[in-house]
Amino acid sequence: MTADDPRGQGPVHAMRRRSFALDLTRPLGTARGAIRRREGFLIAVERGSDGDGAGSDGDGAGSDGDGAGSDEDGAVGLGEATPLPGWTESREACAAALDELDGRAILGSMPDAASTPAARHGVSLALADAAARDAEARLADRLADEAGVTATPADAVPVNATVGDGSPGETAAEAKRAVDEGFDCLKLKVGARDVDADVERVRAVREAVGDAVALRADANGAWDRETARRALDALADFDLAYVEQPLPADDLDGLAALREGDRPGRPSDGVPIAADESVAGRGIDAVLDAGAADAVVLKPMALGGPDRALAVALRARSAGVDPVVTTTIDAVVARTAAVHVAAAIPDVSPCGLATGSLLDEDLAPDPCPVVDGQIAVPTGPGLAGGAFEDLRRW
Ligand SMILES: O=C(O)CCC(=O)c1ccccc1C(=O)O
Ligand SMILES: [Mg+2]
Repeated sequence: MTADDPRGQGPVHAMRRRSFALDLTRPLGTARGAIRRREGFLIAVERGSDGDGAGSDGDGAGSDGDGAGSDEDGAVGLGEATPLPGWTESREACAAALDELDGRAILGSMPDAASTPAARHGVSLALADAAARDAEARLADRLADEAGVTATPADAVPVNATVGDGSPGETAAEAKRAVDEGFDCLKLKVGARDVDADVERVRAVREAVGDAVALRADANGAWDRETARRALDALADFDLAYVEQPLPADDLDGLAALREGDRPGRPSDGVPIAADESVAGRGIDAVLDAGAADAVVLKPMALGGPDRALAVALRARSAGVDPVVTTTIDAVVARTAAVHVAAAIPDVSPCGLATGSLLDEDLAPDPCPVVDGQIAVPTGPGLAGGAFEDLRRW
């Protein structure tokens, strides 16, 4: 405990936030409805610097910062809290959780990850970015260090294209466009129409892109057990890498049974199964204990932050389950953070991080665009070196 660390919870950072709203270029059709717009909060933190420390008068760190400050100031860290109801708390609950901090961010007293994961994501990312910048390290290196990963984070991560619901013709055309852009892994949203119609869509895509492209399908929990069994049997012809969340989040036993297919006791005989909503809703331990998945889809925004998402990924990996990192169609700050999370996972599978192009506008130019189905990890320090200067300065 020091003057800067009044309760032994880490330094007090002054925290500011501003809200934003971004439209998608066109709605992303899913089995749980279309995503049209993303609203959230940009967060900036800066270590208190009033001489003898923020702890001296209780709210010193909460007062408005005085601009650039002196040499002893810590770096300004940037975070993003972009709630997606159904996956995280509501925008109102996120705002309330951030308000409760009263202009102060402290590592040891973060918003609750279970009830307000987006708020925790925003604050924990801002603190991690500040710490990484102070250490002149990439965020990926900092996250890996803190999580005890000994392998050096990757310089680039493979990503999948995200293809929403549409007619077979529209879906195949979009898939073909993605492959022409260099993607070799595509994730198709299914479950918004009946199984026969989805099978025709997947058939049309497979015919359009050929056998060398990895295909995933994401049902977002749309099917019951009988429909899911029928869908998996029909989709077995198309060599899918996995079907994501074929059953509702809570049906872990149903997911485990789907993995066993027609040969109980022999998991992974048929189409592999990925869990997404189940991880956010029931937690990684329940998913692993139930034997519910071959892969898990991890959204830092829904799991309470980059640090927590990486911890969940490593836990899955150690249980022999493949982790995949995705966004909740976040703005550029959280998307970039998710790239660092993915980079910190050794030999990560293609991730659902190519979602920037779904947005009609963004908070800043993208420091890590998709090139040839890959995203190069920004070299730092922190999130992306000088890339977000304007966002840190408002
Ligand atoms: O994984 C991807 O390709 C993109 C992310 C994605 O699909 C998604 C985006 C927002 C909300 C839910 C989901 C999902 O994976 O179900
Ligand atoms: Mg999903």
